[in-house]
Amino acid sequence: MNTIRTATRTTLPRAKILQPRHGLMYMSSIRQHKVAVIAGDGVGIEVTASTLDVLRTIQKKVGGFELKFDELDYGSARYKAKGSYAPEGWVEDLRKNDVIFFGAVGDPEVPDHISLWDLILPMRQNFQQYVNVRPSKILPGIPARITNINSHKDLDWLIIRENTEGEYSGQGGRTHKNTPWEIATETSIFTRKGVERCLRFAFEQAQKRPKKFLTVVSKSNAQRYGLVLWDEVAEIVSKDYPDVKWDKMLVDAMTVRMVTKPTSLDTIVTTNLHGDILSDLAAGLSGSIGIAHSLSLDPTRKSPSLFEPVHGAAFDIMGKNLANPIAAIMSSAEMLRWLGEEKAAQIIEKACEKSIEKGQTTGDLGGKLKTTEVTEAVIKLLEDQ
Ligand SMILES: NC(=O)c1ccc[n+]([C@@H]2O[C@H](COP(=O)([O-])OP(=O)(O)OC[C@H]3O[C@@H](n4cnc5c(N)ncnc54)[C@H](O)[C@@H]3O)[C@@H](O)[C@H]2O)c1
Ligand SMILES: O=C(O)C[C@@H](O)C(=O)O
Ligand SMILES: [K+]
Ligand SMILES: [Mn+2]
Repeated sequence: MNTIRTATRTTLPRAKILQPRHGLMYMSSIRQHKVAVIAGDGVGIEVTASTLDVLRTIQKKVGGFELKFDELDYGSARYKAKGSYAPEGWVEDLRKNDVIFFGAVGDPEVPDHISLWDLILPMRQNFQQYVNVRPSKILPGIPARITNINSHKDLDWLIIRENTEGEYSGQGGRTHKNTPWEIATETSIFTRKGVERCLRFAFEQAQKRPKKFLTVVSKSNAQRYGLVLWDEVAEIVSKDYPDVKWDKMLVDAMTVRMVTKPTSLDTIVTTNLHGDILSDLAAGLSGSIGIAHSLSLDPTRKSPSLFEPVHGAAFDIMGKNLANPIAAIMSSAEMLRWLGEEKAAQIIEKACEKSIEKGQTTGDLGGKLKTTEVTEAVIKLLEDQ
């Protein structure tokens, strides 16, 4: 079986040669990173504004790098006004960036499947962002959700969700529409290459964590082709990682284990749809969807990777300055880490953690602060470091 190599180590971008007005050539010591910013819809707009404030502050504080933001109007407002979520050729245009920061997509006046398939899913697929990494940890200061889970010692997981195929392949259709004999198909596709590259990434991540333990989640009792392939490939890939202990779970039983035996889990890998659901469960157990961050990575670095909060447009709180900006801000810290700006990433993460520890939080975490107030608190805490 062919193996797929992944380059997961951070490679620092090289200093670029600039041409100053005087005509002299010199090497800039400032590392420049091109960041496409798609705030999108709903609370995505609010938490992206917070994130940009934080990024502008950290860039000044740490120095040595410059983020070149390209703020794009892609989203449902554009769709409602102009008929498309983004201009023609947008995917190829985005490719010119080093990374993409994304807020959220979704609008009460647009069917959810249109907004998702016109904006976020094409990026995950076209840029071969084949893993969606969703860390979940209970941070100090977070109120316990259930009695047996109340500190990071009880819950510190890394969920890896396949991000380009499976149940989200996008194949299917409807015929005899709106008749009693209507047929709708929604075909899941699992390729050996797609499954292997995701599992290999997961074993590599598990290997880097202290517990070196991976749980492979599928549903290979009922789904007897694609998910049996998933389990078989896991067996094969595991041979290359003899120091990683691993086990297998069916996804239904996995939900019970997450709630009742959270310490028995560490790194988790699963298919696209199951990963979507389990990561929301993990967000709930670890405090709030408002602090759940994510990385959609092309580990080969051939295409830009994308960083976004796990949550969506949050119709019930959008436009009210109530959304927790921490998930978005933590996503941007991971973005900086991916770009090689480790120091800046750590300062942001520490500031976010401190704000939670001090109870400077939005309503989802029991606090009374507005989105902009949490943002100001985080900025103050990072300036003080
Ligand atoms: N990647 C994405 O952009 C993404 C992710 C999820 C959902 N969506 C879309 O968003 C729309 C709404 O979806 P949904 O309601 O299922 O999920 P959602 O994540 O938007 O909201 C679910 C619940 O979580 C709360 N919530 C979300 N973000 C929060 C934050 N930052 N702070 C505090 N509370 C927060 C909301 O108020 C709501 O009660 C749909 O169109 C959906 O397709 C997009
Ligand atoms: O991937 C999805 O299903 C959209 C959204 O729910 C997400 O988790 O990003
Ligand atoms: K999002
Ligand atoms: Mn989701």
